[in-house]
Amino acid sequence: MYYEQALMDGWKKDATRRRGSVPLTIISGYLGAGKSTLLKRILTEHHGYRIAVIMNEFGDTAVRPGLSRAINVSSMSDPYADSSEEILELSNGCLCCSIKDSGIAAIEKLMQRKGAFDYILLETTGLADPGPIASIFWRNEEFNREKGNDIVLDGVVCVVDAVFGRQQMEEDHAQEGIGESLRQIAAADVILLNKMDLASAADLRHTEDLLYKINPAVTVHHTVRASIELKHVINIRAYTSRAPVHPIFLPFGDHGHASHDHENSSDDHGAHYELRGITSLQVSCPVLSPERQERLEEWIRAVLWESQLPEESADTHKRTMEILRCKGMFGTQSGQVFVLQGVRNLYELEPLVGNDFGLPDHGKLVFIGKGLDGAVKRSLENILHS
Ligand SMILES: Nc1nc2c(ncn2[C@@H]2O[C@H](COP(=O)(O)OP(=O)(O)OP(=O)(O)O)[C@@H](O)[C@H]2O)c(=O)[nH]1
Repeated sequence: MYYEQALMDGWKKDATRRRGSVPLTIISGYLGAGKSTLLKRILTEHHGYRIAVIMNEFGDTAVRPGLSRAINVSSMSDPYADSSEEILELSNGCLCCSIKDSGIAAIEKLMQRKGAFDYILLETTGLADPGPIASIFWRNEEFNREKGNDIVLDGVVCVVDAVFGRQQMEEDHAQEGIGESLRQIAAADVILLNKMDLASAADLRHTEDLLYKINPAVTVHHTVRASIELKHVINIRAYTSRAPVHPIFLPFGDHGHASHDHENSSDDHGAHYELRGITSLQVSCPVLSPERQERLEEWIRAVLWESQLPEESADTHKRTMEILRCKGMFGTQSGQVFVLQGVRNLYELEPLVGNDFGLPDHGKLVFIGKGLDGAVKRSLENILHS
C-alpha cells in the first residue's frame, strides 16, 4: 500500500510539472516488429484521449491503408501546411500526422496549429535509434519548464519481435559496435515482446532473458498483435523523480526479474553483461554519506560528459565509453532517497517524491552503454563501497 501511496504523491508533483504540457511517448522497434500494429490498435480504440500520432512518413507503411479501411478517416487540408506534411483525422478524435521533420520545432508548430491534444505518440522508423530523439525532447523540457504549454517526454516504448528479435539482437552489431536493435532496447523504458502467438515458450524465455541483460531497468510485457492496456504504454512517467515503477527498485533487493541472473555477475554488488558492444552494468548502492554522494555525482559527470573515469587522466587512458541510459535509486545518511534518471549525457539526480519507503539499505544503479568494462565497474564500486 505504501508503494501505491508513494506513486500517488509522485503523480501529484508530476501533475504540476505537466500542467499545460502534452506528454510524448516515443515508439521504437526493429523492422516488422509490430509498431504500426500497436499504433493502429491505439488509434482505433475508444479511449477518450485526443492523441496525435506522428510518423516520419506514412509512405509505404501499412498504417494508412490499414487505417483507411478500418475506420472512418478524413484527410485534412491545411492552407498553412507545408507539402511535407500529411494529416488524417480519425473518428475517435485522434490525429495521424506524417511529417518529414520529426524535430521539436516542427512537432510543436504542428500541434499549435491543430489545436489541443492530450497526448503525442512519435513512431520512429525501424532502423532509428530513439536515444537522441528522447534526449532532445528531455533537454527541451528543461529549457521550457517554466513556460508551460510544452511537450513533456513520458517514456520510450520498444516493440520487439518474439520470433526474430533475439536473432536480430545477436546479429546486430554495426561497425561502431552497437547495432540499432540494441540501441532501441537500451533506450526503452517499456518493451512489448510481440508475436507471442508465433514463438515457443523456450524462445520467449531466452529472448526475455536477453532483453533484461541488455537493459536491466526495463519492464517487459508479452503481447499478441500489440494488444496491451494503454496504461502500460502511455502516461508511464518514466522520466520523473517519483518512485520508478520497475520492481527492481522496490525493496532495494533482488526480486522480480532480478531473478534473471546475470551470467557475468562476479559478486553480490554488481552485475555485468556484454552483447556485441553493448554493456549493462548494475551495481548495488549502500546508504551514502554526503561525501560519497558528491563523489558519485563527480563520477557520473566524468563518465557521461567526458567519457572518462574521474581517477584516470585523458592523456594516459583513452576510453571509448558511451552511456545510452542510466537509472537508479539510493538512500543517503541525511534520510533522503534519491532517484537517478539519465539519457545519453543528460542526467537528473533528485530526491524521491512522496517517499513512504523509508530508507533503503541497498539502492541500485544501472548504466547501459558502450565500453563499460570491468575497470568502470570497479571504479564505481570503489566509490560506493570501499
Ligand atoms: N502473428 C502475428 N503477426 C503480427 C503480430 N503483430 C504484428 N504482426 C504482423 O507482422 C507484420 C509487421 O507488423 P507491423 O506492425 O507492420 O510492423 P512494424 O514494426 O510497423 O514494421 P515496419 O514499419 O516495417 O518497421 C504485419 O503483417 C502484422 O500484421 C503478432 O503479434 N502476431
